[in-house]
Amino acid sequence: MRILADENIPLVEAFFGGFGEIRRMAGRAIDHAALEGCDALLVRSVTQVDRALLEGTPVRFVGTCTIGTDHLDLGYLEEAGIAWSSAPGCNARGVVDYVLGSLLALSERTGQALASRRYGIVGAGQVGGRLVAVLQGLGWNVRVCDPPRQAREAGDFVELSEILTCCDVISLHTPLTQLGGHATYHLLDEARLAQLPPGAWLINASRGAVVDNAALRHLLPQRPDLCAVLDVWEGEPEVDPGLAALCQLVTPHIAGYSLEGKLRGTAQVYAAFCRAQGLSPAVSLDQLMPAPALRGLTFGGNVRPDELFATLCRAVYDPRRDDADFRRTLGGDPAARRLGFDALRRDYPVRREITGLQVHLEKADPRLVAVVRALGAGLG
Ligand SMILES: NC(=O)C1=CN([C@@H]2O[C@H](COP(=O)(O)OP(=O)(O)OC[C@H]3O[C@@H](n4cnc5c(N)ncnc54)[C@H](O)[C@@H]3O)[C@@H](O)[C@H]2O)C=CC1
Ligand SMILES: O=C(O)C(=O)[C@H](O)COP(=O)(O)O
Repeated sequence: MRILADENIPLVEAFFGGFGEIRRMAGRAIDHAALEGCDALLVRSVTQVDRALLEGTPVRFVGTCTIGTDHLDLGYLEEAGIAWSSAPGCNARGVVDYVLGSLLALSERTGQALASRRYGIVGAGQVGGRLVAVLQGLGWNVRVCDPPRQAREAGDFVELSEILTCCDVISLHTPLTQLGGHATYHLLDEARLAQLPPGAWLINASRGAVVDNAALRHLLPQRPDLCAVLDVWEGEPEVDPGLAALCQLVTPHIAGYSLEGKLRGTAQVYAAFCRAQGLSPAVSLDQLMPAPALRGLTFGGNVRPDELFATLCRAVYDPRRDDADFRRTLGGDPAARRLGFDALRRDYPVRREITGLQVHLEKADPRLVAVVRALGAGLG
């Protein structure tokens, strides 16, 4: 068997090596010719997988080691009888950690206390659902908008218009969809962006085109009260440097880039590949996941809950580092910017998840215990 894999998918050799020959390529360079003689294709979000890529090739399995599937033409894959898999939820926690780190940075810059803000989460699946659980666990005011879920299940959901008019922090966690009653392409268009309340913070770590980037660029100079955090961009790796300059935090689509998230992505696609082959998985992620460098933190009884929250979040991740690295790439010409975007993602430093931390509290103050539990860290 021959497998072609994006060069940025970790542990492909460890998981798939037993199946045959593995060839690696840059994801954006994978084309029809590269798939000659290939039985399986493993991609990330940068490879468009459609009829033009696959028709006439021997590929029978496509795995994307990502949550998002907007780069896959699922209709074509089904029609062609090609088995496929994504990696649902694999890096959801990484995105949550990214949002928490962004909130901390904005809180410091604006002087707004996080506990007094009203949060609106748009899309409450693997990412948004985990984020809602953390924010509610912290006792913060959270509203949730998820019309597809609202149509299927009972729950406390609100309309997008309520989020846009009543929340101080709006965080987007929908897939990018073009069709249907709940399509998210330009979900935040010019008219909806104009509804954002004074001093609102807008975070987009879903897909770039969920927000109309041109409309946001037009709006921000007129609304200096707004704070925008963008991890994803319409047309990436092309990024509008003018829009980036108007945002508080900008990053090159790395919100979900925790080490755990990436390795889980490979492991989940491996499990799906084994199912498609009718085989039992022989390799386990537990054997391959490295121990984190930082495992535990001890806090005295005099730590404040907000201090504990900030210290735990920042112990694993501070998006201001990624923001600074990214801004340094935005001064060049478009070709240099595209290379910079991809280089930052390819060479991304190891980042671990908050849930891997063990916290020791010298005094089991219930307010402190609640923070640790909300963040999902271990208490020891
Ligand atoms: N920036 C990054 O690094 C990452 C970005 N993502 C993006 O985040 C998206 C969400 O990820 P998950 O939560 O894991 O997906 P999910 O499929 O578990 O949840 C998405 C939720 O959005 C809801 N939704 C769909 N249309 C909606 C609409 N019009 N309004 C409000 N809610 C709507 C769905 O009902 C669902 O509950 C992914 O599709 C992907 O594009 C995911 C991982 C990393
Ligand atoms: O999982 C997703 O969906 C994502 O957006 C990924 O975190 C993005 O990673 P790449 O596939 O773009 O490396």
